Amino acid sequence: MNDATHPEPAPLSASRSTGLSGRLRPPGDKSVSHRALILGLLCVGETQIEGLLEGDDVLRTGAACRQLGARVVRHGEGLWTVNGAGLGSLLNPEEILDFGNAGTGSRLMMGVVGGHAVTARFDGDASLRKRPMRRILDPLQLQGARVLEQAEGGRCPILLQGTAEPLPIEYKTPVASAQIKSAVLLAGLNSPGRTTVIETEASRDHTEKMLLHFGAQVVSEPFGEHGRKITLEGRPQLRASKVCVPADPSSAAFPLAAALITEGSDITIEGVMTNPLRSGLLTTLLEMGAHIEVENRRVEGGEEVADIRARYSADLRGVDVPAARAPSMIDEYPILAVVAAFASGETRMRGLSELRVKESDRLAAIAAGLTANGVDCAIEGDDLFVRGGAGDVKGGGLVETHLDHRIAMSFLVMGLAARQAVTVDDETMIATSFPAFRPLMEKLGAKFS
Ligand SMILES: O=C(O)C1=C[C@@H](OP(=O)(O)O)[C@@H](O)[C@H](O)C1
Ligand SMILES: C=C(OP(=O)(O)O)C(=O)O
Repeated sequence: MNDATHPEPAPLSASRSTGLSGRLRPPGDKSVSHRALILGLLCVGETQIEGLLEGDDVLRTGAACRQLGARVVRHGEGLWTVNGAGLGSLLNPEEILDFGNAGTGSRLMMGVVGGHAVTARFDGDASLRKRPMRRILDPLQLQGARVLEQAEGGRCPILLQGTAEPLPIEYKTPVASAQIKSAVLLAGLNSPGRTTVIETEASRDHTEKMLLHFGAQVVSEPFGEHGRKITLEGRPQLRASKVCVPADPSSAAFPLAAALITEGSDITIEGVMTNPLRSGLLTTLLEMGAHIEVENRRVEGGEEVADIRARYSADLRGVDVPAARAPSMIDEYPILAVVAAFASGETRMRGLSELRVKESDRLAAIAAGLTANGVDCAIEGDDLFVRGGAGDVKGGGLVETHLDHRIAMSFLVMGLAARQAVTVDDETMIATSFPAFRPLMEKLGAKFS
């Protein structure tokens, strides 16, 4: 895929709104959705998925599963079945596996391909082609896969030849990354031995949970102060299972933040996953003095979920966000920076080097967007400092989104509470993770044009 296959960029503006109200359920979690399809591919029999995120990133993982031999069928909104090819029995894909904008889908599937006797070409859009893949290819090569072709610096397009007999390895991830951990574990699934991944900072654990759910043997132990050691027994008898996908906390973050900064708001977001490894934003917002209540905590589909009530919070204050919290709120820094712009005092967000290698260089994109809207901010090393306007943000800026859905949604949320409308240069990428963002926000009372 290249830029020519993207829809024409479509600018969108958000203008000052008041009193957001109502209830909404955000779409299914993106991380869980990718993994449900992939585990479905790897077992024999029918996996049923309820609440699948039908965003472009996930649909591309579904398409790749088909190319590798699964029957993937949509039965209704969010209702899908996967009849898998089975572990060790994947087909050679006839076409390029085009992952569009999706880092997670492409990297996890590299793990799957790396551990099977198939050869696949991975590619994506201009954003995906910039993202570092060496971090995935390095461990896969240790497991026995071969990189036949790659663009400069280990980037897509990549031609990857997997191995029928992945070597059992112990691998320490160089950065806290669930994508690296998951790729190694998924390749290790087809190994005759045991695969161990050590991470010194715990990253989201959806792969481990999903593997357990499908019948694999996975043990996760604490490692050091914040880390984990995960051990997987290879070649398990996977059984097709039912997966209920909880609402995505990374998507919930946008209406949540909008309610906090928009005068007179009171909304409830239903069924949001509250997995502690995804909850750094909630912790931070509560420290900032946000009026948030976490209600009706329960377990759904093996994940903790809750309803989150968020009300306008006139008295938000800046906080110091430690680097150790980064893995649990990694995708939420753009929207946190927007909330910080409305707080009083300075918010310091530390240890954000990984933000530079997301769909865009998010550190630079956030700073540029804040500056374009009159917000005082600075990048120092890997830290971002935002000096808030105590409820008053000028707005009026045009924000460059660089093919990044989270930059687009974050600055549209800013526009709902800034003095002047905020415009993003392209809203089309929002469809990768939250296709119904605009109508759901409009139902709450948000003004877009
Ligand atoms: O495993 C996953 O589902 C994800 C892991 C994170 O990336 P890293 O593994 O690069 O930290 C996150 O940013 C991404 O949106 C989803
Ligand atoms: C980083 C993200 O996704 P991915 O890595 O899957 O492209 C994201 O959704 O914010």
